Amino acid sequence: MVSEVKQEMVRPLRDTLFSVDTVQEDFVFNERVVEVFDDMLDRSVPFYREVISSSARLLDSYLHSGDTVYDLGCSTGTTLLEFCRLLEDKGLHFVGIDSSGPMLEKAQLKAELYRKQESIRFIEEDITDMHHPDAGAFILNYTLQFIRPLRREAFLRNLHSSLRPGGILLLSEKIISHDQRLNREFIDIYHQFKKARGYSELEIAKKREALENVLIPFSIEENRSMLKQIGFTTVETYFQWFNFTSLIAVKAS
Ligand SMILES: C[S@@+](CC[C@H](N)C(=O)[O-])C[C@H]1O[C@@H](n2cnc3c(N)ncnc32)[C@H](O)[C@@H]1O
Ligand SMILES: O=C(O)C(=O)C[C@]1(C(=O)O)C=C[C@@H](O)C=C1
Repeated sequence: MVSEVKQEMVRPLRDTLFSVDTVQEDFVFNERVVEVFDDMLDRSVPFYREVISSSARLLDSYLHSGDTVYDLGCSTGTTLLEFCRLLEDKGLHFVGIDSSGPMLEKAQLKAELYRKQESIRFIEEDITDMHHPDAGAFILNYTLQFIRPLRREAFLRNLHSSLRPGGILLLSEKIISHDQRLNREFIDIYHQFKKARGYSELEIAKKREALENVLIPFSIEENRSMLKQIGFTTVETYFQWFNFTSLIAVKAS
């Protein structure tokens, strides 16, 4: 396929999903979401690009040549493509896993467009059922929050046992605070952030409603103690902006 055609096929549409007066449904990763997804992430996740480049620094420091990095809930492959660029000479293998076929089709097209199709393997799979032993790193960006709370601990336990000694899990999530006032403030500041990026108050409110029973955030403490409980020796925050955070969890060597 000629690259102009590919370029056109991967160009994200502007995210106006919640601007029209349609019947409110729960948020799902369907084809309509895939079409606008890259624009949605760029405008809805604070410091999205910086989190990716900071994560690359940690991979650079903890991983060795021959290690495999699994991006769980890789969506359209943005993170792995950026890792490929930033960690080009490190000799790492990259695998993206997602249960959404349309997300992976777009990821594959993007990889072809940037000539990285030999460097990244995409697999359509449920990340809560998978088994990939001897991993160097698992990336779990804005995805654990969509897994039912009761299933999270067993899922993370499986990741811990699949990591090689000294391997790492990088976890980015939306979070809550159990201090009610701070929680309200953080959400309010986040909504101002979205407004400044072109979302209307109606769009913000409608998306919030659509995510209500679908995206269930934990606090930093809850995520940290779950990771410690299942055996990660070190858990540290490497990024936080109000109600968004990134944690690194290290498996003992
Ligand atoms: C918010 S998006 C992740 C964004 C992506 N990590 C990034 O940083 O660009 C969540 C993704 O997880 C996928 N997902 C949700 N539950 C899943 C599951 N059980 N197994 C595999 N993929 C899942 C969705 O299809 C979606 O692509
Ligand atoms: O727009 C919001 O309110 C968000 O929470 C953004 C958010 C996320 O944090 O996961 C929610 C859903 C989409 O998958 C992408 C980003």
